[in-house]
Amino acid sequence: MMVDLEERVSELENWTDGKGLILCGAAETFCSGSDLNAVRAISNPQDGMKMSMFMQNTLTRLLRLPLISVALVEGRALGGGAELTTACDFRLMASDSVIQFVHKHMGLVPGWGGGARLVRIVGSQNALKLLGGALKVDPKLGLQIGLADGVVEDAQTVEAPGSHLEQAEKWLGTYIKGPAPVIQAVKKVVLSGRELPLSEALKTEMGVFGTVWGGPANLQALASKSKHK
Ligand SMILES: CCC(=O)SCCNC(=O)CCNC(=O)[C@H](O)C(C)(C)COP(=O)(O)OP(=O)(O)OC[C@H]1O[C@@H](n2cnc3c(N)ncnc32)[C@H](O)[C@@H]1OP(=O)(O)O
Repeated sequence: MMVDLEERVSELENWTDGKGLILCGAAETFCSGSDLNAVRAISNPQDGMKMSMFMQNTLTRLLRLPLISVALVEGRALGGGAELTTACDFRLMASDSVIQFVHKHMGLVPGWGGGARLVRIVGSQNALKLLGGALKVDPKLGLQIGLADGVVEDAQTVEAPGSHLEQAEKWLGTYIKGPAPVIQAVKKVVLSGRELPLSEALKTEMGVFGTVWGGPANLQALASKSKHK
C-alpha cells in the first residue's frame, strides 16, 4: 500500500491540468493504518525510521500537490490511516465514520508527519487530547475541533443527495470551479502561507501571482467587465 501510494503521488505530480483530488478507501474502511503483518517484520528502530522517512516524503508530496484535496472518510481511519487524512487539504466524514489516532495504544506516536500536521489543523491543545487520549473523533467532534470540514449523508437516507463520493465531488466542486492554472495558483498561495515563514511566503505569492496576472483567465475576465454582485 505504501509503495502503491507513492506511485500514485508520482503520477499526480505529472497531472498538469488537474484541479482536485478525492482520497477514499475501499470496502467501507478509509484506512486501518500500516499493515500489521509487515510492521511485525520491521519492528526495530532502524527500519521504523526508514518507513517514517518514506511515508513522510510521500505524504508531504501528496499535501503539496497543486490540487485541492479531500479525504473522504468512510468507516475507520486508524493510526496511519488517521495520519493519511491530515495529508489532504480537507476532510469530509460519513455520519458513522471515525478518525482515531490509535498510536498510543500501539506504544507509538505518529511518524508519517501526522502529528505535526494535526497540530496545524486543530491546534496543539486539541492535538494533545487526540493523541494523548487516542480519542475517537466522530463527525460531531470532528466539526467542533476543525478536523472535519463537512459531513456526507448516508446514501440510504431520503435527504442524501447521491452517494458519499457524489456528495464529496459536489462539495469539492465549489472550490475547483474555474481554470486549472488559477485553481493551482490558489493552492500554491495557501500552501506557502501554511508552510513558510511570512517573508518567504510573500515572495512565493508574488511569483505565483506573476503566473496568473495577464494570463488567459485574467484577460478574459477583464474583457468581460465582470461584476461581482
Ligand atoms: C503507523 C501506525 C499504525 O498505523 S499502527 C496500525 C493501526 N491499526 C490497527 O491497529 C488496526 C487494527 N484493526 C482493527 O482495529 C480492526 O481490524 C478494524 C480495522 C477496526 C476492522 O474491524 P472489523 O470490521 O471487525 O474487521 P476485522 O478485524 O475482522 O478485519 C478484517 C481483516 O482485516 C485485517 N486488518 C485490519 N486492519 C489491519 C491492519 N492494519 N494490518 C493488517 N491487517 C489488518 C484483520 O486482521 C482481518 O484479517 P483476517 O480476516 O482476520 O485475516
